Amino acid sequence: MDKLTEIMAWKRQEVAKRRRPVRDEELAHFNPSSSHPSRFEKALRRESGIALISEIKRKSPSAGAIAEGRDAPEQARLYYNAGTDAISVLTDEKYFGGSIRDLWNVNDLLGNRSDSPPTLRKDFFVDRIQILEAAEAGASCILIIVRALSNEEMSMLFEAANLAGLDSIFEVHEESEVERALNCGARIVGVNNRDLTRFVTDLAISESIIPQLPENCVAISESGIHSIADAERAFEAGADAILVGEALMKMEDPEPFIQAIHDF
Ligand SMILES: O=P(O)(O)OC[C@@H](O)[C@@H](O)c1c[nH]c2ccccc12
Repeated sequence: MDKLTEIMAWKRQEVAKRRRPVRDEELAHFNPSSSHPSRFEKALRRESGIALISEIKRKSPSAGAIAEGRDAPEQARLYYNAGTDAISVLTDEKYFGGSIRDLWNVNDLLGNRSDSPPTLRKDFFVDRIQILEAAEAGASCILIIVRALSNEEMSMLFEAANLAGLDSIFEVHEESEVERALNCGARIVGVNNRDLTRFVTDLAISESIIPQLPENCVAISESGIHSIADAERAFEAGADAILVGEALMKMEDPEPFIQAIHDF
């Protein structure tokens, strides 16, 4: 069994324990204005240069230990002070060492001000309950991993996120997945440079897929960005934003990197 299949099987079991029918009103409660685009999409649409989503990630199946024991709000404070556009918080416990508590704590620190960076709940979504939890914890965006879900599941998750006023990043790795994402109504597409089944990372994936995305779609290049030169490559490929985890977690001070990206 490949790693993504293993993680999804585990996630379905884990979520099954707290699964319950989630009513539309429970989700809509978080979306009094039904405004679009939401905070997250807005943060990624910079007038010039490229936007940065900085990720809080303690470990991963591909990298092993990255920064175990790191305090999530402490890390968020570093990102915020350095001027990141958005923050991704990994909430999967078993494989990534995160938790939904991290997301609560990070959003408590950031407050819900219009000038603070919005947050993404980074997890393997399979059920509406996870979207309700994301909204409760203050997130502005969720993740829909196209290759791990059926079209019906993607639609179910997207509809629930829309009800709650949350944006959805549709994550793709192959061309055939782009069409499925767009057919579902994707406005934000994250191109994962890492193959989650084999853990091979290649920025050429962004270079081949991003130019194929429609103009009105927000394009994110995700994973394997370790240097300013890598970020420049994603920018040249047409990315509106990049998502960086490991490299930022390993920097003692991420500010010079974050500022250099904003100088593009
Ligand atoms: O640490 P990196 O190589 O900068 O990657 C960040 C992010 O793209 C990666 O964590 C990620 C992309 N898609 C995911 C889906 C689930 C878990 C994690 C991910």
